[in-house]
This record gives sequence, C-alpha cells and structure tokens, in this order.
Amino acid sequence: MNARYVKICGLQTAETVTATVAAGADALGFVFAPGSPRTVTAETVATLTALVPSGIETVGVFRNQPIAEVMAIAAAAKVSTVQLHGNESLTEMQQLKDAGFQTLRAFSIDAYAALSTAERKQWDQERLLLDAVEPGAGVTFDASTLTGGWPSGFWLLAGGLNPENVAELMTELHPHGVDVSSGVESTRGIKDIALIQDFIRAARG
Ligand SMILES: O=C(O)c1ccccc1N[C@@H]1O[C@H](COP(=O)(O)O)[C@@H](O)[C@H]1O
Repeated sequence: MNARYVKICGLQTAETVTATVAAGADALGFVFAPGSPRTVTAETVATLTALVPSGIETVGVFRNQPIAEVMAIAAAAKVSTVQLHGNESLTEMQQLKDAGFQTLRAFSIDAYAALSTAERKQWDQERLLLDAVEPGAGVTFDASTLTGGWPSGFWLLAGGLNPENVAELMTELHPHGVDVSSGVESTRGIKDIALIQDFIRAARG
C-alpha cells in the first residue's frame, strides 16, 4: 500500500527542510509544544517555511496551549496547518479553521478508543492522526487495543514509524498517510537526511 500523504515532523534546520522537500514529502512539521528536544521558535520557523513551495503543508505542532497563543505562533511562523496533540475541543478546531488554518487533530490510540460512538462521529469529520500515548517518543502502539474500528475519514498513522516498519504497518492498518519524527533521526532530536529519504521511499512503496 502506498502512502498518499507523508509528513516528516520535528524539522529545525534549512538543510533538512530543503532535503525533505526534495525527497517528496507532502507536509513538514515544526514542534511548538514545550519540552520537546525538537521545540523551535516562531522566528526560526518563519525562515524555514519561506523555503517550502506552495502545495506542501507546513504544520505547527502544539499540545494543550491556549488557542490564542497557538494562533499567534502559527501566524508568526507562517505555517499553513495546526496540529493539536492535547485535549483541544471541536470548537477550538473551528476557531483555527475560521482563522484560515488547515488542521490535524492527534489522538493517542487510548484516547480515540475511549470516545463514544457519537463523539467518534463528530471527530471523524476532522483530519485525524492516531499516535502512541507519548507523542514524539518513537514508540509504536498496539493496534488491537482499538475496538470499534479505525476512523471513517482521513487519518494519519504515527508513533514509532521508521523506514523498516512503515510499509508493513500501512498494509496492515490502511491509513491515508503517515507521520514520523524519531524514526528519521540519528540521535534524539537530530534529523538524518538519508533516513528521511529512505522513509519517504518506503512509505510510497
Ligand atoms: O515530536 C515531538 O517531540 C512532539 C512533541 C509534542 C507533541 C507531538 C510531537 N510529535 C509528534 O509525535 C508523533 C510521532 O512521533 P514519533 O515518530 O513516534 O517520534 C508525530 O505525530 C509528531 O508530529
């Protein structure tokens, strides 16, 4: 199975941004959530998003930050898309869309499994990302814990992906696309261009 959407997350330098674009990614992620080894400032990201051709998504990654702060950072960094990893509500998703951002909403597999049928119906209207419990830790999740089925709309698989396991997991789980950070790093927080190229090749089949 070929990924229709590949996002490489946690980029911090012009060299890795340029190489990721050249390797054929659909989306590039920049982490604004505090406490990550990949956290970058809006000022830095504004210089990086300027290197990305239109048509490729630039994604700001946030976790439980006030929505006004999210919007201010995303606007200053000039990202096209906001990815939310916390307890953000559907109302906050709508506020972001009203402000002109595309959105991605991440759920840990446990949190998604705990949604009621009615909640799932609402959230499945959004572009979703299913992840392990600790985002950005390079850990895969146990797909058998998801009772009630996969999202019915657009969803991305994340959590512990790498060039070796991405093709097999896509064939098994059938996401629309994939998102990776740790699996394309030489050491924690430091991207490896050869691994990025290998990952995109493997995800495209
Ligand atoms: O990358 C981070 O440090 C991070 C911090 C806070 C929220 C999300 C973060 N990254 C997201 O984590 C997943 C997968 O990461 P990994 O491949 O398992 O390392 C991905 O969605 C990133 O966007």
